[in-house]
Formats: sequence, C-alpha cells, structure tokens
Amino acid sequence: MLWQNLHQFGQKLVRRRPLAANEQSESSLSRCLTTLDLVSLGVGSTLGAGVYVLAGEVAREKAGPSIIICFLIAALSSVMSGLCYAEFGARVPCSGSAYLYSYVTVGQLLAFITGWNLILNYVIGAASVARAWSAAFDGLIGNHISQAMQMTFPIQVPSFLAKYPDFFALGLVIVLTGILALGARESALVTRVFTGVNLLVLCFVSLSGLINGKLHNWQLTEDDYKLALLESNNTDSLGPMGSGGFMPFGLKGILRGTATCFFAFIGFDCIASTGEEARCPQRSIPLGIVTSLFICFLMYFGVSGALTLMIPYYQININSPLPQAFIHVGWGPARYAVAVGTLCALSSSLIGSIFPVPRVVYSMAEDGLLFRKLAYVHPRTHTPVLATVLCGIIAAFMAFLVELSDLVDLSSIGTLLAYTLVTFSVLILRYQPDQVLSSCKRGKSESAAVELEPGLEPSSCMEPISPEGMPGIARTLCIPTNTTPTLRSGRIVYGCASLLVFLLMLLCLILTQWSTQLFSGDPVLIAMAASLLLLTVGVITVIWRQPQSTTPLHFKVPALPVLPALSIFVNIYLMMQMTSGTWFRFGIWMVIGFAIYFGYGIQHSLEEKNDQQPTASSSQTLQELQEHTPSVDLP
Ligand SMILES: NC(=[NH2+])NCCC[C@H](N)C(=O)O
Repeated sequence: MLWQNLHQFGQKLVRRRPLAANEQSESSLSRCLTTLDLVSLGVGSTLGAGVYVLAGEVAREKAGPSIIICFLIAALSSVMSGLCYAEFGARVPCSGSAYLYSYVTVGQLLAFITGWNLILNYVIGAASVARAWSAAFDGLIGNHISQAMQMTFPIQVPSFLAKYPDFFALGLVIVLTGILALGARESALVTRVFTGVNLLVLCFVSLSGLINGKLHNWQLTEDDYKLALLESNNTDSLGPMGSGGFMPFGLKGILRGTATCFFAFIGFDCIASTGEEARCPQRSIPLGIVTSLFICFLMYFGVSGALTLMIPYYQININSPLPQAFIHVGWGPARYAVAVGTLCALSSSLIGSIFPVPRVVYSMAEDGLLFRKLAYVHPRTHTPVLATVLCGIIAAFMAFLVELSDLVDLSSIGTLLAYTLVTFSVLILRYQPDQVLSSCKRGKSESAAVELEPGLEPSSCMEPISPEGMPGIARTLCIPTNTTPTLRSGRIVYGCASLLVFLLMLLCLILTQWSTQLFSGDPVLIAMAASLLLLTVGVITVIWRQPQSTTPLHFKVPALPVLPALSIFVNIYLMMQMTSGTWFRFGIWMVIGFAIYFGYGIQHSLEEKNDQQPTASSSQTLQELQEHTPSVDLP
C-alpha cells in the first residue's frame, strides 16, 4: 500500500501537460520576424546594466583588467545554454517559455522549478536594472540622491540590505508595473530605438578607450597604487590593489567576476520563444541567439577593455564607471553621450525584464500550479492584472531595500538553475523513444496509459532478450542493440543524466571550496577529483552510446551529449561562485516555491483534475489498452 502511494505520488511529479489542440495548430501569429529582428530583440533585452554599471564593480572589486576574460567565459556559457534553449523551443510547436517546454516534455515538478526560477529571474532582474538605472542617474547628477538618502534614511544591515532605501528605483518599478497592468505592449520600435542608440554609444566608448587608453593601466604596480593613495588622500576612494598587473585577483577573481558578468548576458532567451513568429525558425533562432550573444560580447569586451585602459581599476567609480573614466582622461563632455546610452540601455533592459513576468505567472496559474486567482484577466485591459501587480510589488520591494550586487547575483543564480534544467531536459529528450515524445501532442493527460502509435507496440520498443535471459547490463549500457531509442534506453539516459548532474555538483564543490588545497597537491582531494572526472567521462560515454531520437527538429544542439554536459558543469560552477548571502536568499525563494507546489499546486493542477475524472474516451482507451497491452509507465 505504501509503495503504491509512493508510486502514485512519484507519477504526479513527472506527469506531463499535453498541448491543447489550439496550441498545436499553426499559430495565428504571422511569421514575420527575420534573423535581424531576432538579433535586435536579443541585443535589446541583453545589453544593459551589465555593461554600464556592473563592469565597473567587477573590474574594481573582483577581476581588474581581466574582466574581459570574465565576459568571454560568461558569453561561452550563455551560448551553450542558448543553443539548448533553441532546441527546447524547437520541440514544442508553440510559443512559450522554458516553463511550458518543460511541462510538456519532462514533467510537472521540473516544470514548476523552471517556471519558479524564471519568475525569480525576471522579477529580480527588473529590480536589478531599476536599481542600476537609479545609480546611473544619481551618478550623472553628482551622487546627490545617494548622499542625501544615506544621511536621512541610513540602513545598518550590512551584507543583507542596501545602505539606504532607493525611492527612485521603487518609483520606476511601480510606474512600469502600472503601465504593464494597463495593457501596454512591449513596443518593438521603442526597443529598436533604444538598442540603436545604445550600440552607437558603446562603439564610441570602445573607440575612446583605444584613443585615450594607456597599456600601463593593465600593468599597474604597487608604486602606482601608493602614488594614487597620496594623490587621493582618501583611502576609501580606492579599491583593493590585489597583486596588480592584468589579473590582480588571480583566477579566483576571474571566476567570481564571471559569475557576476553572467547577468550581463541574461535576456537572449526571449529569442527562443519566437518559434511561431520567425520566418525560418530552424535557421534564424539559433543564428539569432549566437549572433546577439556575440554582438553583446563584443560590446562588453570593448567597453570593459576601454574602461580599464582609461583609468586604473582601483580608481573606478562603481556607480558611474564610464562617465568618471571620461572625466579622468579629460573628455568630460563625453560623459553626456554615455549618459544617453546608459539610460537607453537600462530602459530597454528593464522593459525586457518586466514584460515577460505576467506571461509566465499566468501560464503557471492557468495550469493550477500557482494560485488560480493569479490567472484572472481584467476584462478591459486583457492583462493578468493580479499577477502583474503582485510581481511588481515584489520587484519594487527588492529594488527599494536590496543592494544592486546582491540583486544581480540572486537573479543570476535563478537563471543559471533554469538554464541547467533546460539543458538537462534537452539532453534526456534527445534519447527518448518517439512514442514518449509524441504523447505530448495528443491532448491526453500523462496519468492515462500512453496510447502507443501503430508499430510501436511494446514488443518493438523493448530490448530483444538475449538467449541467456536478461541482456547483460554492460552490453545494454555500452552496446545497445537498437538503433532507435527504446523505453529502456530512454530510462538509462534519464538515470545517467541525473547521475551526471550529481557527479558534476560534487566536482564543482571540490573545485570551489577546496581549490587551493587541490591545486597545492592534496592527495585525497586529487584522488576524489580524478575519480569524479573518470566517472563523469564514463557516464557521458554511456549516454553517448545510446541511440538518439531521429525526430526531425528545426534545430538540434551539436556535439550532444558533450555540449550539454559542459554547459551544466559551467552553470553549476558559476552558481557555486555566489556568496552565502545569495544562497540564503535563493534558499528562501525555493522554500516558498516548494511550499506553494506541494501545498497547493500538486493538488490543484489541471493534470490532477484530469486524472481524477478520466473522460469516457480515455477510460475506454485505457480499458482497451489494458486488454491488449500492459500500461506503459513513462520514464
Ligand atoms: N530577464 C532578466 N533577468 N533581465 C535582466 C537582464 C539584464 C541585462 N543582461 C543587463 O545587463 O541589464
């Protein structure tokens, strides 16, 4: 009885949401987006606080001039996640977010976690950019707002709350939330204008660095630092020196800086959900993702290089790095051009952050995984007004009281987990048999037995039994006899992929928590790391040996399973670079999410209701199936 209850509970966690008929039919949306449109959309949603504000903090506090390497690693990590996102979108014939793709393909629990982290990504992302907007504006007027706020409303809760409440960011989020709740649509023209101005300004800044920059600023010594101390006669105005040179804080600083720089590449995922609007999705979506990330990387590389060439990294002003750099090199008036670019970029990024929020919350509430009240659509504005206002209040509260760097890390850790789940899903889906994949599209709840397609009866889906009984485990794992995926090979990949994530988590833990001892030759740590590495290679090899699905898709990730495995490793590693404060806040968010799912969502989901009230046709199908074939449990 207990085992049966546990099995039923487990089935609830992995049941999948079939696509409704109206979601499968050819979209009413017109296929009008070209690759250039997708690139403009991706660049407009991605370029923002990362280049105008965060670059200063990362260069001054974490990586120095080697910030350009941080942006390179963050860009490569984003490209790998982006390609997996593109295949994920290709698997589900309708526009949606990673939440819908997960629910249709890998099950309810993973879908809820993905959707819950997308909400974190967008809500905290909006709060981050609003705070950056406020800091940039304050920097342009001589920091009068922050100085007055710190005098009038000082907050003494270090490493958890900001030094002062940011009324400007609070107002910005409230105004945007109101506009959104009233039914405003994301204006492509506004985004394009902001993006065009932004790209012009960033090219200007990069060229300025070549003209005014000094290579010596990448080879600074302790004497330079002492001279700067004498000139500034205020030690607080200088950042840490580290060891000087190009990598003043070493590899550790680069990896910590990369975790923050990852935020600068968030936003491209909006391209992956344009599958129904792209003229030629199989080509334009992956090309659009890679091109927009490459353009953003070029901009980030150019601007961060110019910044660290124009001014010593320890003299960078965190709140307005670029305007202060221009004043430092005697190009004071140029700071007004930078101001225009900054505010355009942050506005575009803020719009790209806050507009997708209602869509995800509405989808989850509509499916019953979040409180159904949140799916209420106002009859006049035709917007999920409750979801919009609730998320706006959370974003405004966070922008009001939490420091920008903490908001950025919190948004990044949620995004990294969502990207990791997307990559994990793409990895296992490629090895599932067709009848498992096609059941997503037939409008049947997963709790019913899967109606196998003709010719896919169980006998043709299971491994042939060798004459001496059950097939050898080794042979099944490394030399599968089928050339197309079977239920067993699909389960093997599911199990291996889960083991792979566990092994990579242990490897990342050793590399982040005991890297010094490991690289100084500690035999125990070396043995553990080597064993984990060997096991990881072995598991990847077993996955690689399994037959892949031949289902045609408009895009498939290359170099599977190596690229998804590498992407999962980098994402987990970057998550582990986050501070304990960020993990604490992320933990609170996840506890709230699991309380909602297990306390409400699992009982109120539409799939639960379908399972409780099988229709005549499906129960008849069920009966027919049971007479002719054993019910098939999905992996
Ligand atoms: N979906 C989001 N989390 N949006 C925030 C995007 C941040 C953007 N990459 C920037 O640097 O400003």
